[in-house]
Amino acid sequence: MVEMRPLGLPGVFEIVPKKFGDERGFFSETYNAQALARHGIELAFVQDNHSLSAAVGVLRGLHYQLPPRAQDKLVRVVAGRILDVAVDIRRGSPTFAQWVALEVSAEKWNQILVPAGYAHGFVTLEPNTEVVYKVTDYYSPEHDRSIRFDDPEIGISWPFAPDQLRLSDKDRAAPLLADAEVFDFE
Ligand SMILES: Cc1cn([C@H]2C[C@H](O)[C@@H](COP(=O)(O)OP(=O)(O)O[C@H]3O[C@@H](C)C(=O)[C@@H](O)[C@H]3O)O2)c(=O)[nH]c1=O
Repeated sequence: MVEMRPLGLPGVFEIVPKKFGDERGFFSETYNAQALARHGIELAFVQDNHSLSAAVGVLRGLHYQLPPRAQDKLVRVVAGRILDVAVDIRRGSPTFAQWVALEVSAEKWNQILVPAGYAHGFVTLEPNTEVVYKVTDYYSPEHDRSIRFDDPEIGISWPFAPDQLRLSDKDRAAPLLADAEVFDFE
């Protein structure tokens, strides 16, 4: 059993799996292909990723893999809290360069589905935040791309001032959307 909520850009959803609490703790199906198929979402996940960000304000993104190694991502948080962002980077899409953000947390036990064709990023809102996500293609460094988190064409409202953010060198050096190789809208 899952609850699905569209987030305002095509194919981007909040998903909330049912959580059964009892005196021992809880039980939850965090992924069920049949339950998603009932909502019209059929994806073949092949890799699970897990990252720990120690500090508040760690920003990872905006990332994507180009076709033919594009990835749909199903993202959840097992400890702490993030603001997760998806940006439509399908050139020719009516919502090209638009973004949506969702707070995803261990407490809310929610997930965000970020489809292929979107750039993805998040910033941590609590220390020791652990993000776990499923992807539909394998990591491919040759297809891996970043776009600047603060590209004014996209205009994401991150909840921190730039000097409070911690980014990898790769993400600091990322190109603007206008200079990036992106997806074609089909
Ligand atoms: C993403 C990835 C990285 N790695 C390696 C490469 C590198 O040495 C190390 C850290 O990689 P990165 O700096 O790219 O990790 P990170 O910045 O956490 O990258 C991730 O960010 C979020 C926002 C996403 O959407 C993911 O798809 C992914 O791009 O892990 C893998 O082995 N497999 C993978 O799937």
